[in-house]
Amino acid sequence: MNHNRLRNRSASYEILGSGVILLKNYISLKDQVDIVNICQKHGAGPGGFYEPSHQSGAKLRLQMMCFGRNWDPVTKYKECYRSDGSKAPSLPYELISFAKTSVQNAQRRMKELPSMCPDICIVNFYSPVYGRLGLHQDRDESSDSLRRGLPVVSISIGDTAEFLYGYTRNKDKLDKVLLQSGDVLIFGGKSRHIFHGVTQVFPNTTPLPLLQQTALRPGRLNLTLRQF
Ligand SMILES: O=C(O)CCC(=O)C(=O)O
Ligand SMILES: [Fe+2]
Repeated sequence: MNHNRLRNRSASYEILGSGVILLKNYISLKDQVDIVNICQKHGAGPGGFYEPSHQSGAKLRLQMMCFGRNWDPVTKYKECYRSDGSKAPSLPYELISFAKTSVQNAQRRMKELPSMCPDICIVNFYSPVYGRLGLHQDRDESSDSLRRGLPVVSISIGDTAEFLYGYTRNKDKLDKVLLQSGDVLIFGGKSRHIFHGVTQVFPNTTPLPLLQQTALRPGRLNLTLRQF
């Protein structure tokens, strides 16, 4: 992957709040293909995609896998092994370098964003229409990482999602933004604890060249890289 600057000619950025920046159309097609292939390679093996459940037993409406360190909705980061005995595969260096560079590029537009070196990544796959993720905060990383506001780098690939975010749990007061294939959303600093969720995944919105060059199933792939 070669991603040293905002290289896509049609790339742009949008500041959504202090510490929240959306890099639109940031990921080249080649890098999107590479990321899909990385997820597929590891996703089919031990520690690969599965359907996590809440404490209540209800399934989340997505498939998930982790790199670097296991996270699940019940044990958070506490259990190193999943209930099937598997461990998270190590975080591929391409993803580490991609996330670090994305933050560096974002810092040119947003000085208050802290740097970070990711060591964990949660990968979600959402089916179109059915897939979603309830409103939550990402607050299971180390207290040091959270206190310093080290950013979460969120990569979107495949179908477009409606993403809800803001500083309150009150859904009526939240903002909405569409996350499309190739977008990178970064939230850190003062906004590391924003509430966020995925309300909808729109079917048949994956760019055609991505479908032609990968075996991506219909749906949306999201990777969130974090520093534990
Ligand atoms: O799919 C997304 O855009 C968000 C994922 C997310 O918030 C998470 O995995 O914590
Ligand atoms: Fe999250």
